[in-house]
Amino acid sequence: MTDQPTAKKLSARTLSRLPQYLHYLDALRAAEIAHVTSAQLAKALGCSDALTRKDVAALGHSGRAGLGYSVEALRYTIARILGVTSGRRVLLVGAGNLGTALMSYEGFGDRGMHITAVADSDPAKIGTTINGYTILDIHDIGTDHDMELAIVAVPGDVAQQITDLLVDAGIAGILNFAPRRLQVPEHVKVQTVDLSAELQILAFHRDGASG
Ligand SMILES: NC(=O)c1ccc[n+]([C@@H]2O[C@H](COP(=O)([O-])OP(=O)(O)OC[C@H]3O[C@@H](n4cnc5c(N)ncnc54)[C@H](O)[C@@H]3O)[C@@H](O)[C@H]2O)c1
Repeated sequence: MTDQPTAKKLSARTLSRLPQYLHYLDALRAAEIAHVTSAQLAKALGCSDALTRKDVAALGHSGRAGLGYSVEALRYTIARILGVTSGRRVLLVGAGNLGTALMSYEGFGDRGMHITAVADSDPAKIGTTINGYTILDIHDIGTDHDMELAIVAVPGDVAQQITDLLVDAGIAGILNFAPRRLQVPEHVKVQTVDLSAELQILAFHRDGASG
């Protein structure tokens, strides 16, 4: 390893590929594979060998001839940049259909993410236990918590109101499932998941392929 790259120094495109690299490197590590070549990384990500080499160079790693990159070292660098070396605490807002499914998903832990609290506004749910989580009252979410990230799984018409509350509570990043474009201050990041749009893109490609 050479200098210590930070998320700010990397291009947005390289940064967007890091979770995929980490996922693949985790699988290699689980299979006790010590080295990986740029060609293998490229194949796993579905991009070119040249692009992978550029990404890895930007991460400050160089490969060893005939061996490739150290899986452990590269994985550690990426995990550190993504901030998943010790586990991020995530607040889930909305204990409905989607929220309940997310609560039972065990894969977050493997990626260094932990849903540590779940909040809702429904008096019938507050105080009850769902999938091992005691549902908190959303109105009790103040600044006295150590969560940096939140998942918004509430209806669209209250999503902005919940977002404002989360921003006031000091949440730095929001994964938004509600069908709304959320307004946030510049220091807060939002990632919106829209499964319908993803399906539409797939349908478009399929129509393009058959048309
Ligand atoms: N992005 C996607 O691909 C995708 C897929 C499925 C659902 N969704 C969206 O996710 C959201 C949740 O969907 P769902 O099926 O779980 O809905 P749901 O109605 O089952 O659950 C919504 C939950 O939010 C709670 N809630 C409502 N107002 C609240 C408030 N002010 N504060 C806190 N909690 C509040 C409700 O009590 C309920 O428990 C919706 O906006 C839906 O459109 C998105």
